Amino acid sequence: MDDSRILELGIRIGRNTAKVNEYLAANNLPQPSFDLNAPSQFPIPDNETEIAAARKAVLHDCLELRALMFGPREYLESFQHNELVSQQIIARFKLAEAVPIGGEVTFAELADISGLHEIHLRKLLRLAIAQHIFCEPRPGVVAHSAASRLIAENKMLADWIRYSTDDLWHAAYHMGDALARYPGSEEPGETGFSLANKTSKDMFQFFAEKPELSLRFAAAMRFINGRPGLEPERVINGYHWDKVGKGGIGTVVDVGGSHGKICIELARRFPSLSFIVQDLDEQVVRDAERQRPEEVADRVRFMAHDFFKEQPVKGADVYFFRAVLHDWSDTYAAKILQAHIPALKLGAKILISEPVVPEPDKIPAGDALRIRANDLVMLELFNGGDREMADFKRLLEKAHHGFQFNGANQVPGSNHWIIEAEWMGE
Ligand SMILES: C[S@@+](CC[C@H](N)C(=O)[O-])C[C@H]1O[C@@H](n2cnc3c(N)ncnc32)[C@H](O)[C@@H]1O
Repeated sequence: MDDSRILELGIRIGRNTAKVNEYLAANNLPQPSFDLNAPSQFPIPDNETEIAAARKAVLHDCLELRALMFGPREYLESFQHNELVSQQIIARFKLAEAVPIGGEVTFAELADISGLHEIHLRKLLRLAIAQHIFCEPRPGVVAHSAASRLIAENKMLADWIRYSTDDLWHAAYHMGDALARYPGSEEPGETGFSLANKTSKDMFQFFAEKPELSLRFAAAMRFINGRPGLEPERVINGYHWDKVGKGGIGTVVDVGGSHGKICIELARRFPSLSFIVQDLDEQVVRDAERQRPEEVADRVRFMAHDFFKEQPVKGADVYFFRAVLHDWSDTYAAKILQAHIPALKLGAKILISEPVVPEPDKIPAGDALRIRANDLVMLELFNGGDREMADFKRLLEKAHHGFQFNGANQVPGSNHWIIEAEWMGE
């Protein structure tokens, strides 16, 4: 009995759940729920690290306990290939927007609005309801849960779901074919994504010709930048931006910066820094420019630029790459860095902000699933992937011996790191 893992997990889950519960009660915070008006995010502030750790432990331990309670055979059978299909249909047929917040519709009415056959709609929504997305207060009647309400009210989240259940899902499905057809390929046009879309272009080039898809991707990126751990605030606190440039005056180029959210927040905080946000797609760049707050308009500029071509902004203090290099295999990531060399002054900094994969024996057990699954996204899409720290050092050396690795810090509360390299000259 003493060495029972399931008992150990059960006791720990109970203890940590009690900790979280006491915190909620002591702070008059609502109980977790999927009811219509429940908070959309678990209400633990950043500085409550102990409570946040207790919550994380519950989530991890529940997964392990569940797997052990299944046993190997039922565990394998418990994976459902249909798990995402309800979200795909909800996003594609805009079902969340079609249900009034706080009101009700019948399956028949929703079928009329969406153009789906009533019987199909009912099957799909009942799967969603079993996943806490929508509820069925009386048989045949649909209403919002907190989760479906979020999809209705947060367009960026809806765009993320559409991207994830459409583009990512198709790319993942075709990855096996791509690996068989192009073994060991580093080419961004020889992937699950390219086979799924019958193209030899990389995803971004492909999207650039389809404005609806590229704007949707940019919205999905905006959404990701609001996820816990990835908010602009983390990057601001994760680097000594006050030391950028001379006498506090400096220029930062956000390469592949899309929406420019990080630079907008940095500009608010550091009035003597100027920013240039670059991205491939003219549409995305202009859309981001339109959404730029007026108060930073003179210090945050947007520019269309292909980062495989020579960097046109010469002599900046920092070239910032956030969630960019992990998209690309070493061959292409090195090309991106090399395209910057003609623009670099001595001492210019290359900042890379993205996940660093811990060495296999250092990955916390509860994080392995997320880390490994995220890594595969870039393989499915571009033949890229997340790197370990040694891989970053190798990449910098491969790009040019003039890039000196200065060190790296994990951004507090985030899986992103900020890696600093410095240009030491040819
Ligand atoms: C994963 S997103 C990251 C966006 C942003 N840095 C962030 O953290 O949210 C990668 C970005 O690289 C841009 N990109 C891809 N290929 C590019 C190219 N050849 N030149 C410039 N930008 C490119 C994409 O449009 C996209 O905005």
